[in-house]
Amino acid sequence: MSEDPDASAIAPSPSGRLLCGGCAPHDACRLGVEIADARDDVVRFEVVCPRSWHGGPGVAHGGWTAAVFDDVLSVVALRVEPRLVTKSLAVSYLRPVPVERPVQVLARIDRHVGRQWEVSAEMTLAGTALATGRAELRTRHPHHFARHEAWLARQTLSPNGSHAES
Ligand SMILES: CCCCCCCCCCCCCCCC(=O)SCCNC(=O)CCNC(=O)[C@H](O)C(C)(C)COP(=O)(O)OP(=O)(O)OC[C@H]1O[C@@H](n2cnc3c(N)ncnc32)[C@H](O)[C@@H]1OP(=O)(O)O
Repeated sequence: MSEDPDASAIAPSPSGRLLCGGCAPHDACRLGVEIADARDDVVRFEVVCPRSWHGGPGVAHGGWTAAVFDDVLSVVALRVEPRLVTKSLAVSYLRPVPVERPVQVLARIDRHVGRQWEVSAEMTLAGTALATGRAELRTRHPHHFARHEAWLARQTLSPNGSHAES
């Protein structure tokens, strides 16, 4: 790879959105997440689950809900620290989330010490909680991606398709 992978950081897209690497070329969040309001350690999001992410009839797949929490919980800290990874993510599914219906998500930084961040969020519809999420984030080490690439390069693919350290 010619570019330094560790130089990568989330920067606003041409339309001013914060987007992950997969969504940046589309200049739109494919999960349906939009920032509505941001102040201090709290960010409010408007989120609409696209029908393509439905699990049961008319309701969101749980993986969509988890991915939304991964995004919003990162965004709330990314405003302070642009180089983060998720260490753990816990989601409580309280009620089904309807597709194609705006829901609100409020995310906040609960604790930040050194490289360690604790963040939480609640997804609501008309004031009723649908799901909650909680994550531990880490500020990336300076060579996080380079270290990963070096580790991956040491893995060899055997004829049966399994990996082994070389
Ligand atoms: C319009 C509005 C739209 C809004 C909406 C858009 C949102 C637009 C923003 C999107 C934002 C998305 C944001 C998603 C954010 C994620 O989802 S990031 C992807 C998921 N997370 C990961 O891949 C992290 C994988 N895990 C790790 O790298 C490591 O476990 C952690 C988390 C760095 C460990 O951190 P730690 O607990 O502080 O421990 P640490 O001492 O650093 O490392 C422990 C051990 O882990 C291993 N390790 C750590 N780092 C590495 C590494 N880089 N390589 C290999 N091994 C490693 C080592 O074995 C290390 O032990 P040592 O060899 O150093 O002794």
